[in-house]
Amino acid sequence: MSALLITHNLTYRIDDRTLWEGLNLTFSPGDMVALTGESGCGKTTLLNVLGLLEEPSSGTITYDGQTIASRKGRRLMHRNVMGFMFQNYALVEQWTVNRNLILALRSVGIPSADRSRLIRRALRAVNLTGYGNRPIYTLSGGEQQRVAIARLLIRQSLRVILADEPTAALDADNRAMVMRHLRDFADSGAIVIYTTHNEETAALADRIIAL
Ligand SMILES: Nc1ncnc2c1ncn2[C@@H]1O[C@H](COP(=O)(O)OP(=O)(O)OP(=O)(O)O)[C@@H](O)[C@H]1O
Repeated sequence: MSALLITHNLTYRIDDRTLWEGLNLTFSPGDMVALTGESGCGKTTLLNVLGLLEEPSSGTITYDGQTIASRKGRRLMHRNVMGFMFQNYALVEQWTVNRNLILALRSVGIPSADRSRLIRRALRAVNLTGYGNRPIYTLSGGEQQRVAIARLLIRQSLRVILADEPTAALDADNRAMVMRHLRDFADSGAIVIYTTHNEETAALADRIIAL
């Protein structure tokens, strides 16, 4: 499969420190790729740059042959193409699980008639049936991580999934479940890129990029 997401000579510097330089990476539909390296080497920063959330110091990124330079272009990519799983989950703590998921569905224009069905299905898929009315702050870290996966599952158009330490707070069973969902995304043709410190989790990727 030909490459869809490509980095061209990507470099990132903070003050006088170079985190990474001259990265020429290619990602094709169906790729599942792990980013590894010691703490502070710039894995999260690379994920943010690939996700068009941060600008590199130099170099460019193309998606489907296009450089996404405008704010509108980035907004469309974030709305239709890219899904994130951040280390802090980026959930609204005071809101219920359902309300957090409704927000995600509304932001991508899913009609309200379809929302409850999609939410029920996604919560079932991450073993959180019955959690819909619980405020996020009452959930454990691992449960919140699974809500973050459910939020990706309900957005079916995603072509690029960027996940920062997606299994960090999970026990072995839930780690396997989350990685299975990420593999399903890749099997359905998405590019999945995730950071990890865990060697077993890294070994589940098709390719490891060691920074
Ligand atoms: N806005 C910023 N200002 C200053 N330093 C920053 C900024 N963002 C990141 N850094 C530094 O850049 C380095 C890389 O951070 P990053 O979070 O990408 O590393 P990481 O490899 O993901 O680390 P970890 O494995 O610990 O999560 C760190 O030393 C961090 O302190």
